[in-house]
Amino acid sequence: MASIPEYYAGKSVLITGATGFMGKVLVEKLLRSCPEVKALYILVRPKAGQSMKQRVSDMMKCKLFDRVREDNPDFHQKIIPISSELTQPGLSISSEDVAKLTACINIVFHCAATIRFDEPLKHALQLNVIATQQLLSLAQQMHHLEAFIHISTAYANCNRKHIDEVIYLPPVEPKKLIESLEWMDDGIVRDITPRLIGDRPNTYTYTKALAEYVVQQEQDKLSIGIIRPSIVGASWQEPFPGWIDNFNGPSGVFIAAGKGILRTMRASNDAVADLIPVDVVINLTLAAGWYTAVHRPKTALVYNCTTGGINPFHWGEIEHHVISSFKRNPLEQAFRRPNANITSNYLINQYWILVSHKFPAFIYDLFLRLSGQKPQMMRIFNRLHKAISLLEYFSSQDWEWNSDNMNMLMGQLTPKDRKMFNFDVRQLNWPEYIENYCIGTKKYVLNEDMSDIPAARQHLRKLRNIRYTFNTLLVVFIWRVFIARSQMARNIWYFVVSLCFKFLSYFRASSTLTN
Ligand SMILES: CCCCC/C=C\C/C=C\CCCCCCCC(=O)SCCNC(=O)CCNC(=O)[C@H](O)C(C)(C)COP(=O)(O)OP(=O)(O)OC[C@H]1O[C@@H](n2cnc3c(N)ncnc32)[C@H](O)[C@@H]1OP(=O)(O)O
Ligand SMILES: NC(=O)C1=CN([C@@H]2O[C@H](COP(=O)(O)OP(=O)(O)OC[C@H]3O[C@@H](n4cnc5c(N)ncnc54)[C@H](OP(=O)(O)O)[C@@H]3O)[C@@H](O)[C@H]2O)C=CC1
Repeated sequence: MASIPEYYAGKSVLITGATGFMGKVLVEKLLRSCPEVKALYILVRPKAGQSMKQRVSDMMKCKLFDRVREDNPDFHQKIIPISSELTQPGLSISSEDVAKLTACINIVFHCAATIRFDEPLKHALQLNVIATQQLLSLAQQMHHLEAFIHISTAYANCNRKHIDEVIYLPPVEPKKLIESLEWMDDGIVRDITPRLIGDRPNTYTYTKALAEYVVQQEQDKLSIGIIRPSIVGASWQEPFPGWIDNFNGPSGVFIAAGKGILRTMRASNDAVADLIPVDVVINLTLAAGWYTAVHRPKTALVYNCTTGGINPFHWGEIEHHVISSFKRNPLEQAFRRPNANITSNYLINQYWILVSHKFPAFIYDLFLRLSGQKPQMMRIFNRLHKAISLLEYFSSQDWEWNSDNMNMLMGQLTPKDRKMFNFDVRQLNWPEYIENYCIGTKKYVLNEDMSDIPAARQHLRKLRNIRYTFNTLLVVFIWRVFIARSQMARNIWYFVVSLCFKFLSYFRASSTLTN
């Protein structure tokens, strides 16, 4: 049987979402580990005033591609951008491009989606479900298609506690929902969204569940694999440890904690933090593509791509390692020293929000106003609170995922492929991973230089001294107020002072005797 690189040799691959976090890692890994791949067709839209070509050219300059660039400076020749806006009819792919794709594509990886938790239902449905449906129709026209791999999420069925590698019946028949929402205006859809999503926390998990069902409907016509990653984090090993390029999921939380902004968050210390490194997800995805094409399973195979059941790590442990890592490798210009606490208690969290978020923000904004600058800290905290309120659902409970198919797939690989496309998370050393993750946020998300670490440490020392001074002044101030108002406080104060004096006299006398 062909190894994974042998299978991909000479193949034409279609990738959606290639400009996104996971898509980029997929493109890089394919080019690096399967250098004989024929071509990667990527569906890209123009965005933010940039043409499709400019976006792809910028993407290829990204540091992520350094290793590929070293191996093959002409790697860009294998990337063929196709203009496509997935929310438009026919994915807005030109008829010439459709003809090109249907004639040559051998395998499709569908990564594109909106992953925003606050996405209006209509838009989430349009992109995550209707676009998936349209891509499946296109796939059916492809003359040489061997596998269709759909990237879902382990949280598509987060309304269940135990999640098997099966596709559960959707909460509603997607076709009916699409038809009904078509005639409703945005206001009505917004009003009925909570009723529709029911016991799911957001439109993202809801539409991803519908998309799985839509994909499964085509299993008689296509060979399908569905990958369900949990919380995708920075890379573990490839192309280098700690690569990350966005604020999604835990990355934004880590950065906010590293900057000393986030000091409290609702999360359960003992709940499993089901983080999965992006390179693990991509290795599994490529292996699943190979397996689907070679074995052509009769029904869609689902791969839960998670760590909790195999090598569990908990939010309490994450908190500890994130904070100690940012103390060793501080971020530049921290607002306060990194020191965050997670709690599952609502009231305790509210208390710390008041004391550790709102109060310092108020003081800082006051200082900015008094010095003629624009206040900004309250605004930052309001945005932070909105973001973490959307994440708390995932950090306050845990789930159990069955990962039999992931284990089965590992067993099918040759020892060489198992090493080259490593998704064995038993080998993951969490403290080391978290350290590299935090350094990755500093280097690749915030573009901070590692050579500035001594200055950042000096800044943290300055912040610590400010805190000591502030606390001392506060205690003295409170005490002075008490002393002025209460005879009892004065008596205690004299008692403590005389005790200290006696202790000092005794100490001096005994040291004179011993000399
Ligand atoms: C130290 C203590 C650690 C303890 C850890 C405890 C808990 C861990 C926390 C989280 C774990 C749960 C993760 C669950 C993931 C489930 C897995 C999935 O299936 S899908 C992928 C996850 N999807 C997301 O994470 C998307 C979530 N984001 C959103 O929905 C939106 O971005 C938003 C949070 C609602 C914010 O929307 P808004 O319109 O206000 O802003 P923008 O998105 O336009 O962004 C503006 C600006 O802000 C930056 N940004 C975005 N998010 C964050 C953030 N969390 N922190 C800081 N900054 C953030 C963004 O990049 C933009 O920047 P710029 O203007 O420069 O481009
Ligand atoms: N990140 C995570 O923690 C997890 C992600 N997943 C799944 O993995 C997949 C990839 O996620 P991730 O890489 O993190 O997401 P990103 O948001 O980083 O990337 C999304 C991609 O989809 C593309 N896209 C979005 N809208 C359109 C559109 N209208 N037309 C064309 N392309 C569009 C984006 O293109 P553009 O650059 O033009 O915006 C981008 O390339 C998704 O299916 C997601 O559900 C699953 C579990 C966890």
